[in-house]
Amino acid sequence: MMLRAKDISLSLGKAQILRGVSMDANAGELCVIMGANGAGKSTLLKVIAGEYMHYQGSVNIAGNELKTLPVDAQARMRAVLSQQITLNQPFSVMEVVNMGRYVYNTHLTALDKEIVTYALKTMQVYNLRERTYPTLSGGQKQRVQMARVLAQLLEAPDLRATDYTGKKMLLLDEPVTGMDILHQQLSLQLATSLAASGVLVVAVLHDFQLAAAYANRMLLLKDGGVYAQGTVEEILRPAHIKDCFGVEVAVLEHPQCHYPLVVTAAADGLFKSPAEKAINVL
Ligand SMILES: Nc1ncnc2c1ncn2[C@@H]1O[C@H](COP(=O)(O)OP(=O)(O)OP(=O)(O)O)[C@@H](O)[C@H]1O
Repeated sequence: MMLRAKDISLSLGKAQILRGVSMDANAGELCVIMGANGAGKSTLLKVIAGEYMHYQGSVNIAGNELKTLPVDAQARMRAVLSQQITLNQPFSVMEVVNMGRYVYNTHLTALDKEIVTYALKTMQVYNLRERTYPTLSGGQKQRVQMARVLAQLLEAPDLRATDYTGKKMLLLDEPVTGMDILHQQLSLQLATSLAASGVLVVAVLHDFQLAAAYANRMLLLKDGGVYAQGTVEEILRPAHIKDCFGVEVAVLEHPQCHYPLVVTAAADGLFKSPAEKAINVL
C-alpha cells in the first residue's frame, strides 16, 4: 500500500476540520477526492503533503510513518500542486519549472535540464519558457505548475522510462481549474500515464465527468468525514451527490465510453435542494 491514512482528525484554530478520515490507495492508482466546498478536501491533501503535523491518527507512505520522514526525503517522494499558488516575483516560466528540480540539486545538472525541457514540452508550455510567470493567463499558469510538479517527480526525461512503484506520489489540488478542455484532458491523461508508471496520484477535482473518466478510486468527503469510498460506479450515484452537494442529478450511460455521465436533472420541480433555495433568494 502506497498510502494508508488512518483515522485522521485535525483542528485548525477552534474548528475541527477533519473527523476520523481513513483512506488507502495503491501505487499506480489515480485516486480522486470529491466533496462540496469546505468538505475538507484540501485540508486532507495538506495533511498527506506534510503541511499540518498536528493531526491525530496516522499517515503511512510506502511503509514510512509521515511524522518520522525527514522533510527532504518527503520532497523527493512526492510533488504537490496546491490550490492557490501566488508567485508574484518576476520568475520566468523556465525558472518556475526549475524549482521542481531543486529538491535534488541546488545547481541543476544536464539531466535536470533535460527533465525540465521534457516537462515544459509535455504540458505544452515550452514556447512560453522565457515569459514572466505572473504575466501568464490563469490556465497557462496552471499548466506551468503541472510542468513543475512533473519535473519534480521524474527521474528521466521520459515518463515511461522508469518504474516508480512505491517511490513516488503526486498530490494535485484542483489541477485543471482554469484550463481549457484540451489541457484538462491532457493533464489528466498525464496523471493516468504517471499512474501507469507506478506513481500514486491523488487529485481533488470538482468535475464529475473528469472524475468518471479518469479515476480508479474515489473518496467522497462530507463535513470533514468520509461519506463514501470506492469505484466510480459506487461513488457517482444520484443519492450520494444529492446528500453531499444538495443537487439532483441523473447518472446516465455514456453513449460511447464506458464511464457514467452525471447531468443535472433540470426538469420542473426537481430542484428542491439547498442550492436551489439559495438561488431563489437571489
Ligand atoms: N487555516 C485554516 N483555519 C481555519 N479554518 C480553515 C483553515 N483552512 C481551512 N479551513 C476551513 O476548513 C474547512 C475545509 O476547508 P478545505 O479547504 O479543506 O475545503 P475543500 O473541501 O478543499 O473546499 P473547496 O472545494 O472550497 O476547495 C472549511 O470550512 C475552511 O473554511
